[in-house]
Amino acid sequence: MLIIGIAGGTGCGKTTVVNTILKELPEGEVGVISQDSYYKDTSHLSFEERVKINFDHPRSIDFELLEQHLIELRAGNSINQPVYSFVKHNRTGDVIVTKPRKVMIVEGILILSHAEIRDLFDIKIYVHADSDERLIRRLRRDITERGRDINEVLQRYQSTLKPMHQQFIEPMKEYADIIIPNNKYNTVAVDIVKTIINERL
Ligand SMILES: Nc1ncnc2c1ncn2[C@@H]1O[C@H](COP(=O)(O)OP(=O)(O)O)[C@@H](O)[C@H]1O
Ligand SMILES: Nc1ccn([C@@H]2O[C@H](COP(=O)(O)O)[C@@H](O)[C@H]2O)c(=O)n1
Repeated sequence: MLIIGIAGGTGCGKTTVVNTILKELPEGEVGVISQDSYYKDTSHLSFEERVKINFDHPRSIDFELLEQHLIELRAGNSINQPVYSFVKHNRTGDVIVTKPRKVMIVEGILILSHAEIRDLFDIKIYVHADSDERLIRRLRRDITERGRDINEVLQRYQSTLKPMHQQFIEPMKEYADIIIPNNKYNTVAVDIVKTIINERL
């Protein structure tokens, strides 16, 4: 199994890169794990308390479960990937049964910040887009897809997202084998990653 980690700040285009890669590869050969599925269960908190969580700090992620799931997949076993709701700020209680594939892609803002998980990746990719570009994309996406308004996105950006990005995400570029510049759609870089995956398949 080839495990590829794709990191980068919110809105840099990780999900879009992953979907572009998947589109042209044989169905069933590549599996995807999203770090977002591993936000900690916060059912013990009220909605008002959950809204206040710093979702850009590593402690908001259940890295133990993510690591355990990657080890299971590598051993050839299926896992139950939790489903997360950005509207409820919590896990939904549903799971996606995720089977081991020849190539597994793990994507998320903080996946390179955890040493044990980082060591599980055969290839580490960092997707870069400038912070103003990422903020514009995030505003559009969170308002249309994640049930947010402009004040929520800007308030979160200033209070937690930007400082956490500078502290925990941007420095992880150091560990990347490949950095994809993604201020514009970067078809060349995505094609290179697809070629690497195709070779393995
Ligand atoms: N290269 C790009 N140029 C313009 N918009 C992009 C680009 N890549 C992604 N987007 C858009 O930006 C938003 C955030 O992208 P997404 O892939 O969800 O980022 P991430 O998963 O890194 O948070 C989406 O609405 C997506 O369509
Ligand atoms: N309940 C939540 C959980 C997370 N976020 C934000 O999601 C971002 C990470 O996801 P991407 O798809 O953008 O990589 C992260 O920056 C969190 O702030 C949220 O808004 N609400």
